[in-house]
Amino acid sequence: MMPFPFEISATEGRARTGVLKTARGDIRTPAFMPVGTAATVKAMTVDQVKATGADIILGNTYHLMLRPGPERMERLGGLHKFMGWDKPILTDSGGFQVMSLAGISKVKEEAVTFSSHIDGSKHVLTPERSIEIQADRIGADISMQLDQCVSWPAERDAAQKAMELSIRWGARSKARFGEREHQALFGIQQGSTFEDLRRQSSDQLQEIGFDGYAIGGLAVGEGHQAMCEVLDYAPEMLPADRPRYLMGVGKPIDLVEAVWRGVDMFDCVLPTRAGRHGQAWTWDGPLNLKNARFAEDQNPLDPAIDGPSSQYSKAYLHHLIRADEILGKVLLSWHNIAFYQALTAAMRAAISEGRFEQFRRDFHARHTSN
Ligand SMILES: CCCSCc1cc(N)cc2c(=O)[nH]c(N)nc12
Repeated sequence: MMPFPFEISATEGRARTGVLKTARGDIRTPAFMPVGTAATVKAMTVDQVKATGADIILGNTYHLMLRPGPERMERLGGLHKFMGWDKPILTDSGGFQVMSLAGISKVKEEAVTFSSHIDGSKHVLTPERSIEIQADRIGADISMQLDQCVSWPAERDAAQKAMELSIRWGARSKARFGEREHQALFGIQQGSTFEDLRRQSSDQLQEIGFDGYAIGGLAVGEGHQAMCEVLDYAPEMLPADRPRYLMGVGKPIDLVEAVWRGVDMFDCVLPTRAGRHGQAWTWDGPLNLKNARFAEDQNPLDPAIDGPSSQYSKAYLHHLIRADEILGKVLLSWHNIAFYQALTAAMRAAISEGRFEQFRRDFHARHTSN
């Protein structure tokens, strides 16, 4: 019995819209999941995140296992209580962050060993420990299997070895997770840009059996075109009746093209990270508010985006970013998350009304016009 019913209410071509029903609330898909790396969506309160319409946020096992630590997190009641977020939380398993953030790290069959980027302390992460941290200490509603993601471009041999290791780790993750009524476990497809490896990965993940399936190994430097070429086949290798989550993606145009190809869930640090550095996403494309052209622009950022930033002028936001004021980081993070939620809401509506193909054409015409 799957713990989280996934009800697809409409399709248009390969695009789908629906609801993933979890114990802590419904997730409307296509969904964008703000990243709350270290128990916070940076520069935003949970009420501000909720106000954007986000149904779920992400947490990060790598960061939380280093600080405040899994056992302390459990003693404090778990991540939901700790940060005051009562809706669903998905956590990544930590392997990807070890390879991108940690100090010296080693990947062996049994485990990943690494030194903390914070204080150099030594750590061991096995598939079993990752599941224990995510599901039992943090209390994630959706946990991810431990996997190995190769960088791009990848030699076929390295991609195959990482995909095969990820399958074995997926089986160990599932064995440790077991069957749970109110929590879910997602598997992760690997295989880099090799179609046959992704097919093997998908088939073997389904033999193990997961509550949802992620497309890993993308947004690692391959660029939009190469990513779309993989998405021309990868999503439909995964079960149609379960959620498909594209990890680490992406720019607004990436989300539109991935939804067109059958993806349901997304996460990316871009809206908050770019916001902190002065980039604002709008229906007409990105604006770099550091640019002097905004110094006396009295117009709001994007009146169509509901949120506090639409009450301020571009000139004021330009000033705040140039002055490196905290309020600038807060307002632009909030604006960008609100934009991503408006984008996914618009895609849900377009698919429901059978006009997503036109929406996609209009978005391309308008969004890149800037
Ligand atoms: C909080 C961040 C979640 S997504 C991180 C991420 C991002 C990208 N781009 C790829 C992967 C991947 O292949 N595997 C895993 N576990 N995570 C990935």
